[in-house]
Amino acid sequence: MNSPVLSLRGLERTYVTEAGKLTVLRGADLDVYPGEVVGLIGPSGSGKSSLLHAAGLLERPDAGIVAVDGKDCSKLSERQRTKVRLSTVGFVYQFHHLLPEFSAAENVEMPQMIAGKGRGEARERAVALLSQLGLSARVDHQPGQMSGGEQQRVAIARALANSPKLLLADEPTGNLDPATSAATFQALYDLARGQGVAALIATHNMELARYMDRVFALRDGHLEPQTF
Ligand SMILES: Nc1ncnc2c1ncn2[C@@H]1O[C@H](COP(=O)(O)OP(=O)(O)OP(=O)(O)O)[C@@H](O)[C@H]1O
Repeated sequence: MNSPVLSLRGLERTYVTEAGKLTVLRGADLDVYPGEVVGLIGPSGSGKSSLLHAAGLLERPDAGIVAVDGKDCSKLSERQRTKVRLSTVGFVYQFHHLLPEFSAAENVEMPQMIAGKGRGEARERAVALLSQLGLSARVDHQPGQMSGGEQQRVAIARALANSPKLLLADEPTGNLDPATSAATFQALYDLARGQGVAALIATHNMELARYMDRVFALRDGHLEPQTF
């Protein structure tokens, strides 16, 4: 069997605020393998974003191990963690955060050029990804000229532009109407599966969760496998 792209072991996270301590992760364990789309569900405030931030090396848990692509990142420096993140992880958020003055293709070219690719190669990959997401007629449009679902597809293409092994998505369709949400999720699912990416997707949408390969619920800081 393949090795997991993401392994979480015994993740713990407590926030200390003026109002007191709030523990959101109490020993969360998870493995996500190449080519599978895993859902993360749980009530608002249960810690889904906190878990994604730890998995994506944006924040450090208080305890536990985050291994990305077989590498235990817990003891790496911030600089080393940033390097792993940029080379291995793609993110999609609820809001697309596209650069409004750039076209769809340019938004997808940007992270590739930052990673050192030439303009031609970056453009070719951007057009290919956008076409796979059904946006070949929107390549040179700016985000403001596109619908919410189209904008979110561009954000998905941008997240996959540098061929990450791990895709983390936090409510990627949370801002869309039900039909657009379903279509956008399907596009994300097909592309992630097709590219062999390990995807972890937080969602409140139980209809979409049913289509994922495996689903875990965050309850009391632990991850519990769900069956439908
Ligand atoms: N930086 C922080 N400082 C203090 N508390 C925080 C911080 N980040 C998150 N929290 C709190 O931790 C809890 C879990 O937040 P988190 O965003 O991880 O939950 P979530 O399951 O993603 O919620 P939602 O579904 O509403 O997005 C919430 O009660 C939140 O207010």
